[in-house]
Amino acid sequence: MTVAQVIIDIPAQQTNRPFDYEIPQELEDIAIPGVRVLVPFGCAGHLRQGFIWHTVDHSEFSGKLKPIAQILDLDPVLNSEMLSLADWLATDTFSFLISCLQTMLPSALRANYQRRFYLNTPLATDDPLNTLLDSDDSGLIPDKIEPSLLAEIKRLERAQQLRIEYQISQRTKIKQEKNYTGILKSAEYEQLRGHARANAVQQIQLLTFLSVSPSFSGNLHSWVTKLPELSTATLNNAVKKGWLKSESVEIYRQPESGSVIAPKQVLTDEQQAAYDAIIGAIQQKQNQTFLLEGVTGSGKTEVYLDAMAYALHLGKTALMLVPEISLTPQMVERVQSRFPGKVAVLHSGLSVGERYDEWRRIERGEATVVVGARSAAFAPLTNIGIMIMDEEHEGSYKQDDMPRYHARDVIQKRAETYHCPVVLGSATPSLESRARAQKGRYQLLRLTKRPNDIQMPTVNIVDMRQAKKVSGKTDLSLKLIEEVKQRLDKHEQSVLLLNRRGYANFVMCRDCGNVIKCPNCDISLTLHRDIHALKCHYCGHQEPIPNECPACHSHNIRDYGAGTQKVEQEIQEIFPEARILRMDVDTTSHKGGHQQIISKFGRHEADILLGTQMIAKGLDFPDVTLVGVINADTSLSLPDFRASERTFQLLTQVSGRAGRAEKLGEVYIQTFNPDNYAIQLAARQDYETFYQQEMRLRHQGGYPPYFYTILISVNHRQEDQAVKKVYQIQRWLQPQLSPEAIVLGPTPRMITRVNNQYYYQLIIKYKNEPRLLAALQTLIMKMQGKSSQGFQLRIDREPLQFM
Ligand SMILES: Nc1ncnc2c1ncn2[C@@H]1O[C@H](COP(=O)(O)OP(=O)(O)OP(=O)(O)O)[C@@H](O)[C@H]1O
Ligand SMILES: [Zn+2]
Ligand SMILES: [Zn+2]
Repeated sequence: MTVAQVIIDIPAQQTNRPFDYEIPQELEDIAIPGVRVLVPFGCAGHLRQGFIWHTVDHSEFSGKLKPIAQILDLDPVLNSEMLSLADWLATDTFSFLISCLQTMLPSALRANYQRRFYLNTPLATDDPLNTLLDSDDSGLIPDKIEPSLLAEIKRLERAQQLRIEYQISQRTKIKQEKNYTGILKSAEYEQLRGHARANAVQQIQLLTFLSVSPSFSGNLHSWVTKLPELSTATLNNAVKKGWLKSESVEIYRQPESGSVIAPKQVLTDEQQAAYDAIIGAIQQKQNQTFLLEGVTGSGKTEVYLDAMAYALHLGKTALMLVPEISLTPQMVERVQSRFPGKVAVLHSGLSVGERYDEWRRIERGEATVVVGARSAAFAPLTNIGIMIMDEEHEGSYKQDDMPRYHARDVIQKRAETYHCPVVLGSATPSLESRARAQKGRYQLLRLTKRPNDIQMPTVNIVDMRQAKKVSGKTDLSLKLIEEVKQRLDKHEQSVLLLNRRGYANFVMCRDCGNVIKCPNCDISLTLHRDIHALKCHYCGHQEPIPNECPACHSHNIRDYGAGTQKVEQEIQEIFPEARILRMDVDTTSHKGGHQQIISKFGRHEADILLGTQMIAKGLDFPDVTLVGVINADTSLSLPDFRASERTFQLLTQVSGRAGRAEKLGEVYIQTFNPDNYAIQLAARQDYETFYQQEMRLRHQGGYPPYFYTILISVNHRQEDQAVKKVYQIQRWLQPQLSPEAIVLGPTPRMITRVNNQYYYQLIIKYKNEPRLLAALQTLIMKMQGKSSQGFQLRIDREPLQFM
């Protein structure tokens, strides 16, 4: 007897292990690892979905095994690489195996769907599958199907006599179109043309064309490019007359693509050196990670494209991750025009069906280049030659929900399997990555200039403590407004950033710029309106909201922040004639909203683009000569040790949008903290100095990358229960750690109550704790077994958010 070990589709601790099922004999060929099945589960014996994890010869289970009820896939949806990746991911991120397996699949495969088979060659008359045919060449595979019929389908599939498709729903049915092909000889077409009626103009045109290109083949569109007046009726008529044959072929729901062709550039010396290093690793099959640190506009993308082309040239595939927000049509077109027909794009703007089509094109090897956001790290590519992560410092590469993976870790893990290089690129690398490059774990490649002698923009700091403001407008300095006016006069474009990160979460003095900080930590206190207090989220310190500034005694002390809509109105009042586009969560919430705004701005249909941090990336428009940052300080005062790093990154990225072509770019940064090092160094676009300085502070404060961090959070409906539990965890965990490990907290989470659940947390900072991971696994078992009592535990390794 063969036994399938199945992971059941219930994300819970009790079911987080394989369960044994008997494989019926006829299905031995089909029931293999990576295939989804339905199995009876629990005392009621209800059918549940699951994945076959392993197959073994006999079971340790003493009772009688239940058989697998149904097989859902005729081919595994996850191959052995993906299965072991899931295994690693589950351990690495403290997640349920089933959550990892599900994460790797397009959501279409989680939805309701039907399976159909499509015949490539007609069935033999006595084939049992004839009973399933419901059209000339296809049939539905019922959920409850005789194992013998299933085995027959599989046999014919192996012999390539049929193929199997999943149909997600009515809407995402496989799209078919007709292909028309000439089948007669040139002379025969010529003869037919001689006999055609003189007024059958289209027929005559068709036959004339066929007598020259008798075996032409293509869909309606390709025929029409040859014969512009040709109609479907004429083509179908020609089929009836036996001049052409037609067949139905599947078309993929290709996301829209444009036609701008980006010419391949001649690389600069710096680009060439980076390219040579990377392709050397591809060729030598080295599993090396490169950090490509290149100033904004230095041509990093150009290096990626060339390196991918090299991998393809060796017959391998390539993966490129970009942040969701940078996945603009501009970006996608740039890749598609380099690799026509080979690119699959995976992003959240696709419909379930589109995403599934792209996934299948990759799986079948039809798309050999994949561009996508975070979850594209799981693209079912094989034979990977290179994996790239652009803007590697971006927080969106880390998933917030289980599995809490970082896409960087995933591609590095996959690169081990494929012995291929990973390229992490950024103008402002995360400190973690830059530090690894310093230690030699990554190889550092640098691009210090823009190509073609294009200058970096000049950056000016506007000291808002002294600046003259536009009357009645607290957030706009006269200087910035003057600059915008000049651009309007010259018919150039301006980008204005309203930094909303940490909006209204902290308290600042409007006269001296002082931000209220924790006495014990180098971190600003967070405003909690509900309890009228300021709190530190690292050590738990709490104090009342002050009436006056402790530094200058001014009463002009308030929480800080301004809405995009308000600023838009203000600017519109100042420049009634200006065309303003606003980009924030409100204007981009509908599908494609973000891209519409960007394209509109790109066509110069607006003079000013005002937006939140989402405007900081990916824009590459020649008419943008001014970038204004309305409030640089908001992100600086976040209660997070990465506040300076995020501010530096944001200011550098947004500054990099200016003057990318011939016209020189200028940047104005409005700030209440003009002497702050992150702002100063961002103004000089000096990443290296920022890195050195920030590393010193991290060292002093004992923060990453000098320490690893783990966030443990518990929540419960009753606040006192959550508090009790978090202290209990702390008491239990502390003795298992070495004296070098630091446990911060317990503290309440910034938004302590969500959905009537109270959240409390601990942060562990450590360097080398051999027992920690095992202890946390034990903790999970203890907390999520039968005795969970309404508690939920969350363990987040290397969290990007501590709030
Ligand atoms: N070697 C080159 N010669 C001429 N132009 C180039 C070269 N490399 C890149 N460019 C052009 O310079 C501009 C910036 O390049 P690219 O977008 O690749 O930079 P980047 O470093 O990825 O930018 P960012 O990180 O700021 O988005 C593009 O318009 C690109 O076509
Ligand atoms: Zn003050
Ligand atoms: Zn503190």
